[in-house]
Amino acid sequence: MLTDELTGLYNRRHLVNVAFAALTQAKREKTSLSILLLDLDFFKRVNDTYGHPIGDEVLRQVSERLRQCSRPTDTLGRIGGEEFCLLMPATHTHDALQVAERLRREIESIALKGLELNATPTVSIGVTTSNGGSFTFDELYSFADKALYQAKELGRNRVESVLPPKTSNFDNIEGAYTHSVIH
Ligand SMILES: Nc1nc2c(ncn2[C@@H]2O[C@H](COP(=O)(O)OP(=O)(O)OP(=O)(O)O)[C@@H](O)[C@H]2O)c(=O)[nH]1
Repeated sequence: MLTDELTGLYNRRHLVNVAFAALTQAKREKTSLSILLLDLDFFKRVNDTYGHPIGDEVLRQVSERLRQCSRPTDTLGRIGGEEFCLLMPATHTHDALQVAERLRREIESIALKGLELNATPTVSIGVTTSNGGSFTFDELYSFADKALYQAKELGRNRVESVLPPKTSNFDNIEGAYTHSVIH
């Protein structure tokens, strides 16, 4: 089973497999691989206010929108309840940040079909990039997750990035380079 039942996106297990293959290729070809972690903001409120079935429908429509906006060469998965991951092979941070910002805008302006919510959903996004594939997926995930945490802390509905240090001696995430997108 490669896909998530609710949304039809790839599931976590498949996404991790694709990430391993993409990192191996990035290392061999000395290219960049960017990762976006996307998490819906205040999603608990949607469930609490409208009920779980409506929450499910929001997840379906947001997933479909993200899928429509992703390139065929990228891999989009639902990796947790309201968390998504986009793997972008051969993509530098600059371009990944632009994609993240575009996705953020798409979701904040989404017209949900058949649903009348008092606010449109928004998404916070964490971005990271492996240059030359020198980090494992778990290490990269932790950088993207740190960036996502910053995006939440700084007010949500925004994009943040945390880049790995230049060395492949990964031992301290605090040494990472952080970046904010101002909008
Ligand atoms: N409807 C629905 N809700 C889900 C699903 N998976 C997780 N959730 C809900 O997603 C919500 C996540 O809540 P939190 O982790 O508190 O995060 P949040 O409310 O989005 O707040 P922030 O992430 O901090 O902005 C919980 O209410 C979960 O029950 C699902 O498959 N369907």
